Amino acid sequence: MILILLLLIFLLCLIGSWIYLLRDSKSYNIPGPMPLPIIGNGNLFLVDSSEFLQILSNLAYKFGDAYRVHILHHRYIVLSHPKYIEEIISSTETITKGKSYYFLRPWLGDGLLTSTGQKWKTHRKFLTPAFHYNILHSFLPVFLKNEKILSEQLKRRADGSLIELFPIFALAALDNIAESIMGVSFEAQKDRESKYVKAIDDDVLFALTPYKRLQDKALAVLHNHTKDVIEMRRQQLKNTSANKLNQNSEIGMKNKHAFLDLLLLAEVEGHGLDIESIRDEVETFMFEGHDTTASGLVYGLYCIAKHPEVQRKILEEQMEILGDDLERDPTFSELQQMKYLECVIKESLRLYPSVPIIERLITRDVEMSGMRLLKNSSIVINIFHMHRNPNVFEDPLEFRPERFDVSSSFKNPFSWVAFSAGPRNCIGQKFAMLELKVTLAALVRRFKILPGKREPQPCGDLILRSQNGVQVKILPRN
Ligand code: HEM
Repeated sequence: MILILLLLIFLLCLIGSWIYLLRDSKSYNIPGPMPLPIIGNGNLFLVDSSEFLQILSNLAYKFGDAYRVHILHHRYIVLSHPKYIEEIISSTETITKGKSYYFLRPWLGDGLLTSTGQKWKTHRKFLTPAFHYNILHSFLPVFLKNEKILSEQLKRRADGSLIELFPIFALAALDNIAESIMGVSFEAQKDRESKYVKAIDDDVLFALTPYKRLQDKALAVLHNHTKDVIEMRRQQLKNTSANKLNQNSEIGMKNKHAFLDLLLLAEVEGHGLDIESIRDEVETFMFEGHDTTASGLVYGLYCIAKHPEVQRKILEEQMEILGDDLERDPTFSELQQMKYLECVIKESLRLYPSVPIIERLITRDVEMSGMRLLKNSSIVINIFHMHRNPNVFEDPLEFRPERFDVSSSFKNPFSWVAFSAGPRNCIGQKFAMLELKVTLAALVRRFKILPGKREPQPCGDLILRSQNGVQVKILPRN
């Protein structure tokens, strides 16, 4: 009897859930697959995470550049055309960050990436000057130093054998960001066994998985390290006036313009930032500025390896700008002149955007870009698919840096959104572009970059990686 009753209740739940989902999916003017009771379209995503991007693309081929899916009872609208994303991405009124960002909170707290509302507005306004051209200048020596360590390591492997890029470039990017943001040198490229490097590189990514204990351990290492650095610097700033800071002090703080100094010396609305807010911002910039640039560097080098004519043009531009002495470091203004290299980086970020998807949450019922969007719907902007969408780019799978040439017809700023767009775009994009230029230009000047054996299979949700690695071969140029 009880069994029959339970069965009946279960059946009623199934029917109730199905009616809800069918009604909900019809309340939009957006197509999508038919949801199943309880799970919605969750069955479509019961795959290895490496297949996630492919599944999103397959759905776009079937349902178009704006489609709807339900995961359990939650609705997602997935967009991959500028005509849909422009209005949404430009608004701060009716949208906020999506639910997936909550998973980052244990690590990043309420930093710029995850915060919303007034807190985000105040911090964004206050942090923007830290990435002004004048400040970027002061990061150049850091990038040049770390590029030389990277080149030295690659030189030992410049014999035409296969090189797996992600592990090597992740450390170079970590050294760059740590020294620029915190003003401390990690020397991760030289000490890859350090506790911090291991925590940031492997374990903390479990933040998105159920390996809670491992995650807690990694977060404790990261948070303690960040706290120690902040405390050391706070004491130092207390004892010294900012303009007298010794650039080579005994605690290894080298860069007086380090982002951390700005936070410590700040007065936000008349009050200094509390230690938690400072830590959240430092962790946020460490996270956003590390894996993203590593992915950009890796795929950038891969594209250069695969297209010898592009590599030749980069080298020609280097010779034009630097003259005969290709061994010397470029100046800041010479880096700004490397326009062809910039087009190559943009084209590589088009095909391989470091951040493949971003998410927003609709905060009230609205009509936007011709779509009826209900409160609490998640909007997924599928950057990866949009950048490869034939409705947006001609011959989208061809690598053509010239698309970004000033003289080209490419005009819609919302079709290339590797750094996102609108008020919540990437605050570090000039920083990233400088780092990518310094590193890739130096590698092309020093080495012939040749393709590896296999095509990478891009995958990832937060940051673009490759399921089967990304490999190149290198030979000395001379
Ligand atoms: C190739 C390198 C990079 C790419 C492709 C990239 C891309 C992006 C994208 C797409 C977003 C929007 C994220 C979202 O809305 O969910 C973003 C936001 C952000 N990025 Fe980057 N990024 C890069 C490098 C950097 C660097 C080097 C830094 C710091 C030095 C940085 C700091 C940030 C921060 C703090 C945000 C949040 C901004 C806000 O919400 O106001 N990024 N980035």
